[in-house]
Amino acid sequence: MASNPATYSQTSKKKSKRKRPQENPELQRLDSLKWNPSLPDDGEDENPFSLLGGSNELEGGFLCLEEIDEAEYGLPPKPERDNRKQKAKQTTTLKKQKHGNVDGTCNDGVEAKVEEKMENDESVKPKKKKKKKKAAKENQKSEESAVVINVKDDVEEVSVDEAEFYAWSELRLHPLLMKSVYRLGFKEPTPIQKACVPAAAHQGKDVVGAAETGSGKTLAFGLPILQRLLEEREKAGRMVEEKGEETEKYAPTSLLRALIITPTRELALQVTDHLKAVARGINVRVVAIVGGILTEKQERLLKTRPEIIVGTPGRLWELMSGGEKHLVELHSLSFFVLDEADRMVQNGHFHELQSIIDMLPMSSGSTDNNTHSTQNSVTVSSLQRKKRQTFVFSATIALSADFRKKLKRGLLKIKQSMADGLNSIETLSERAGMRANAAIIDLTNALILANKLEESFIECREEDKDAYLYYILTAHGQGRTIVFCTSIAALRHISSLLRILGINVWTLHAQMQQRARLKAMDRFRENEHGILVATDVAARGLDIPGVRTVVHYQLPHSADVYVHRSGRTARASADGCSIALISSSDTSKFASMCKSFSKVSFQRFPVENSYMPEVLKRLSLARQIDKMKRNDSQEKAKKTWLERNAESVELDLDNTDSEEERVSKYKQMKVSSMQLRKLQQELNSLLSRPLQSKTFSHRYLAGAGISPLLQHQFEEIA
Ligand SMILES: Nc1ncnc2c1ncn2[C@@H]1O[C@H](COP(=O)(O)OP(=O)(O)OP(=O)(O)O)[C@@H](O)[C@H]1O
Repeated sequence: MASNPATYSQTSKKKSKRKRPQENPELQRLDSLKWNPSLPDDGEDENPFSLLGGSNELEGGFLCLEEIDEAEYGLPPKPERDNRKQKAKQTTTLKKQKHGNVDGTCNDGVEAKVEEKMENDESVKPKKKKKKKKAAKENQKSEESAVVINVKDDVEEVSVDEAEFYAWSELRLHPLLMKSVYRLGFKEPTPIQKACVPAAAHQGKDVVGAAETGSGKTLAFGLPILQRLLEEREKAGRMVEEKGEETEKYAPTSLLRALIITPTRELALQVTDHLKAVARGINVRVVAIVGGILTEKQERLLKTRPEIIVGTPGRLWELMSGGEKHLVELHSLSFFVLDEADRMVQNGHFHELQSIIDMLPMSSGSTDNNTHSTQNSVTVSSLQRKKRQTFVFSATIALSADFRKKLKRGLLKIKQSMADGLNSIETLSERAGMRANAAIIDLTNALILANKLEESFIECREEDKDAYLYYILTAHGQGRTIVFCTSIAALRHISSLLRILGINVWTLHAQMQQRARLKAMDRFRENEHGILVATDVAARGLDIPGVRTVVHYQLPHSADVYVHRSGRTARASADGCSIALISSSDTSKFASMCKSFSKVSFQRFPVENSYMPEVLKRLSLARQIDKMKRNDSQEKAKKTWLERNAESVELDLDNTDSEEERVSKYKQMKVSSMQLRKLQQELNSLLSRPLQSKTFSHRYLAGAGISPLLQHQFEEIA
């Protein structure tokens, strides 16, 4: 049953040529187990990932970025490299305001004070230093007053060394955004942020962005949004000074400026939190509008007229179609963002998204129409009338080569007579108003998965999956773990077994009440060795630090879901490991997935066989207990159902059992409850001892060629 530790190396795919399964020993083996002839052999077109471009494709990566023309945005010149050393010793002291508004909106203030410390400048006298500090403080103040920023007094201090953040200077973010970056401690922009900020914030382009999971895509679209809002305010401040006109005319603060749509509620809440964290001190309100939360509460939040709304299509459309004022005044919308865009077009269940997109002013960018299309009386300034930007992001964006070409050649036009239905990312983007010169930033590599993700699999019988799962969680379960199931029934089955086995797990699936969903997420976040058993509702976007292991208890239906699930670990350059439990019925699906990723190596998870007899013993007891408990609760449910129904039709339930039958039933109950107690005692006694192996050998593992992460994890088990 158990497999020996082994490494299966697959020769890496050279450039864009994928290895055929017959050239690959591991795939060949899987194929021979159950190869499905109907699967495309090497069919690039039918392969779910064949369209993902990656770094090997001509139009992928930074190559696809077009030249940046910043003249029209009146941006400051790039920082000179010569100043680098001098800047290297600049220290910024941030004064952070204590946060947390009751309504969850963000309007806190941040004041920054710059202290300049010149390198090796010991001769600088304290008095001089003080003067400099004062001057810097004054500069800062005047800069902030121009931007019309609320500065509050209730602040705490945090010191940062600006030199450590030098890599950001090229992006020329607004000083207030830089302060947020310092506060968050992000030393350098991630590649997707580096690529998107110039195109989106400085060139004003639409962006189609693809990058690995956990690579910082949220800020890749979030920073350009905040940058533009700040620039507009700054400009408005200048206009006020020059012409004495009202700020509101140039940078109104109470209109909807950015609408960000995500496929799941949890993701919407997370994106909101992330943007709020950056928007602290900028006086930009970010609000989440999602299902499962009282509509009245969300209507109250909308009354605060947030500039940025992050939401799920269902609730957004519910409020929009009900005429919610802040949501239908879309003439001022400057950003429309689809996060996890490829999910939006799957299964065709995002009708609401289609309706929302249809509400967007058709002539995105044709300014005249926009002002007349709503009843809003506020004059839309020239600043706002800049074209609406559309951002479409995902780690697995299945862009067709044709769509890319169209975008590149500028052939993309908004089609008025488009066929109904948003069944492709192309249609979706076009319909949302994506413009012809959009920047396509595809940083997905040939492997698609995060660099530091260690992937492995355990081949086993379907009925042994529980045993391997228990083994992984008990012997290997350091850090947080997410166990993914495809069905809710499987989720219920394993969570019940694991609880009986004394493992505390939280569950997350779409049939749970929203409150319970959020609670489960909170509890999981709080526990550094927490275990979450989830369906694919948790597969996309969730960013929980310290998730070290992802287990695919059941394989997902498609390769992209596998990528997103696995992407809950190894985020933001951290280590992580993904383990797929593969039964014979999974092999053809697994083989086709492996084929989708041109993998350098795919290894067996090193199972130590000597643990398994003990694992099976515990599991057998747990299964018996589970079965008895289920029978018992089914019995009770049946009884209460009968009683309830009898009561509703005012019937007295006669106890028709004879005396003999009643005695026998009572005896049965007593026996089974004694059995249950005995099984429980037996299990408890086993559980009171740690799972042990007597035959563990370091030498054996070291020779198996497993990766350092797995080696380390296995040593921990020992
Ligand atoms: N420049 C940065 N430096 C370090 N960490 C960053 C940086 N930008 C974002 N992060 C952090 O990286 C993590 C992942 O970011 P994010 O959730 O935006 O990834 P993502 O690419 O959207 O992932 P997914 O595809 O799974 O949705 C977050 O915890 C975020 O705070």
